Amino acid sequence: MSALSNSRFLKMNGLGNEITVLDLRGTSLLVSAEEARAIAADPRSRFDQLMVLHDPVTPGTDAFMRIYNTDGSESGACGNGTRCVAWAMVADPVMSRLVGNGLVLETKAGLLPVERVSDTVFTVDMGPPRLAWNEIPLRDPYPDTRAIAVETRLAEAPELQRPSAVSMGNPHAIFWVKDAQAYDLRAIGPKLEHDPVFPERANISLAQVVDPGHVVLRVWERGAGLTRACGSAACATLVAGVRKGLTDRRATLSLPGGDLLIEWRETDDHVLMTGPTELEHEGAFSPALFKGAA
Ligand SMILES: N[C@H](CCC[C@H](N)C(=O)O)C(=O)O
Repeated sequence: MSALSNSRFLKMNGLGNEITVLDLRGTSLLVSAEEARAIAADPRSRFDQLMVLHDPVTPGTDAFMRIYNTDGSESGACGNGTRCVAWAMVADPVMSRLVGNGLVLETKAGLLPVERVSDTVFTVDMGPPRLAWNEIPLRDPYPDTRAIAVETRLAEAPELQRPSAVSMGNPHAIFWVKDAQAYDLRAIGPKLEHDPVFPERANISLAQVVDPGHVVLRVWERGAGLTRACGSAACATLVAGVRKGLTDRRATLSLPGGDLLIEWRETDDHVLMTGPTELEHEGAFSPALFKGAA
């Protein structure tokens, strides 16, 4: 039987990006890829990302987070999930241990200070973007990652060849398009995600600049597929837009699930993401869920 059987979880979302939060602080348990896939397969705990809280590692932080995709792979960043975790840590009667509205979360990619703006709205300091080819990572040593070249040739979209590449703690490729709705992202996303120029795969964005303060964005997520929103992709897109002279340093990113306000702060190079969270329900993992999962 899995040690996770009967563990309490929160089913949340950030702009429709489906997030399940599991608190393993005070234990030495780790979620395996098989267990993550089993949790994702149950409609009650279904997620785009599973956010797992562990005891803090770096002094001054409030928790360490491990982030799982539906396929069981792990990511270094999840903007929408980070807001959901922040809500849980300040507002959930069982998980909250904090007084005040600010906290610092940590992932394998770095520290994420979070501030509560209102009941359910949070601003996450997503840190500085990583723009060097080997930090993203890309297979080839590009001196300039504002426009790279993918190898995939799409019969249905031959123009999708020269994305911008950015890491926000996880790899993003941003294709600049006239009309983000004009593409079958479910069909082309998996091909671009696995393009050989991305050794760790990539989250794939279609970005349509409406004006310098507004971008329409659709995202195919690495390891999770088509989602209603992706916070780190919104941050990566704003950064790439500024670098290409297409957007202001502060802009609204409209995703299928709603809007995020993103700012790339000039003073310290950090990217700030502001958006909502929603609690859907809580539950406990049924032991039957983990049959066959290690
Ligand atoms: N939904 C998340 C990003 C998930 C990224 C994940 N699919 C990866 O493998 O990097 C967000 O709001 O930032």
